[in-house]
Amino acid sequence: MDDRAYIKSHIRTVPDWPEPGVQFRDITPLLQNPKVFRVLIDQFVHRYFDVRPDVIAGLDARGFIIGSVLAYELNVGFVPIRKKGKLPFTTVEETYELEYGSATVELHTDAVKAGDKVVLIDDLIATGGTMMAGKRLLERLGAQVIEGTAIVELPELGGADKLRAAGLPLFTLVSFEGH
Ligand SMILES: O=P(O)(O)OC[C@H]1O[C@H](OP(=O)(O)OP(=O)(O)O)[C@H](O)[C@@H]1O
Ligand SMILES: Nc1ncnc2[nH]cnc12
Repeated sequence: MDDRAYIKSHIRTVPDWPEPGVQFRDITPLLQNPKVFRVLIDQFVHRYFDVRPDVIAGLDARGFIIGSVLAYELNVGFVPIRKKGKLPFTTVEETYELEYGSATVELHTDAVKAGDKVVLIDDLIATGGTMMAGKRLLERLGAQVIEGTAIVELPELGGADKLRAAGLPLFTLVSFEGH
């Protein structure tokens, strides 16, 4: 089995969660297994080692788990983009629609400097709303989002295409048909 198939085989699908019709792609079995977790992180490290981003920005909450490890391995800083109301310092914020509900995310105004090259990371791209909001926040502070990355993309929800059409290069490892 190649690395991507190995990673995919450790993502669990939970039907009708958190609401009927949603096929929830659960990465916890992947994180739980140290061997596959290492294979996963190595994929991102190999992708970004020579790119030398200035910052890794992770999306709340599952983007933090992989984003902080990636930043550590690349020896660059990690900045969290958090759900509204969690960051203590001055912030910029963006509101967006999700596959289930809507949300507002925030970023500290001193999280990046103008001109910083940022890789934006999350576990999964569904409608693309979360990653688009993250991109907008970083760009409002003058940073350049050089690539968005995630373990999973769900092509039928159109988010990955929407992000690419908005000019954001994407790197994902696994794709699932259906919602
Ligand atoms: O492409 P989108 O349609 O925006 O959906 C993807 C987002 O949805 C999930 O997070 P969720 O908001 O459920 O929060 P969590 O990480 O805190 O569980 C997932 O981890 C992504 O962040
Ligand atoms: N189907 C899905 N599985 C896991 N996380 C998600 N976030 C949005 N849609 C999702």
